[in-house]
Amino acid sequence: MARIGMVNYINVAPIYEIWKERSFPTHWQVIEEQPSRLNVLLAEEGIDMGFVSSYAYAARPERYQILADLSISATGPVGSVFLFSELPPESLDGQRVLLTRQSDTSIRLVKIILEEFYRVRPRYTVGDAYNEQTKEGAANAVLAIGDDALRLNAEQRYPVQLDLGEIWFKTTGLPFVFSVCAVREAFLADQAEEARQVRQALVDCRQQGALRMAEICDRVARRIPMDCETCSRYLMGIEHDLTPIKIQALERFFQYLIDRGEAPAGALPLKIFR
Ligand SMILES: C=C(O[C@@H]1C=C(C(=O)O)C=C[C@H]1O)C(=O)O
Repeated sequence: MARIGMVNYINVAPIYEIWKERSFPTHWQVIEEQPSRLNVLLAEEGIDMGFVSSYAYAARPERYQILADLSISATGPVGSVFLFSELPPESLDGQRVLLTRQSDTSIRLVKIILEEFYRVRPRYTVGDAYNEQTKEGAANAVLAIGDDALRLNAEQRYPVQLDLGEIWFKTTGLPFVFSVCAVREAFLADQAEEARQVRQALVDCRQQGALRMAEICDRVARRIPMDCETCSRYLMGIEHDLTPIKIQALERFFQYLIDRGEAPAGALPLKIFR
């Protein structure tokens, strides 16, 4: 039995649309959920491996390993992780910023960006990013990820839209790794071969997906909804590898987390499973 977590956004479509066409052992079970839920499932042993927030690994490094050559990442603008704001970021000191409850990585990244890069200290609340504006006393800025962020971006509800992948890249010169594919150490202890096979299957699907991008966009764009061309531009910007520069990028992010007291020192060095 291998229970595999899959993010329920279109950002994994280049892998998952191919996966769904193939036949795999019946004891491989995929669980589709939003990232913060997958993080809880991995921690509570409800899944064995899968895409989780990169923060989830940093928070419990003794319990997981990172599957080699897989991620959800971007080198520059990511297109689906935005701080949507009424005000420029420099003016957010003391203002209310709402953080989506679907994320564990981007909610930490936005704090690094606002507090360390822009030197402002907003007041944070947690909630539903997509429905925030309809509420009374709405926040001045909203962090959204995934399909919600794609929808808010298309609707142009906010005058300022900060792409967190872009700001991170401009400041550090590095890609950003939003999600890693993690596996529980306890699962590896007796089913390492199974984990190896799942990893290889995911990598194979990714390679196939890259060749069939137009068709994949055609299938998933309506879920947002967005037009095929915009979808294609978006999915071409989402990367699913974990090259040495991405490892370096993860290390930089984790060092920020450690320095800010948001992750244990044991988050580094990274443990990569091949
Ligand atoms: C690029 C994205 O990366 C995501 C962001 C995550 C997070 O902030 O915790 C987790 C998984 C990814 O789906 C996105 O959702 O748009």
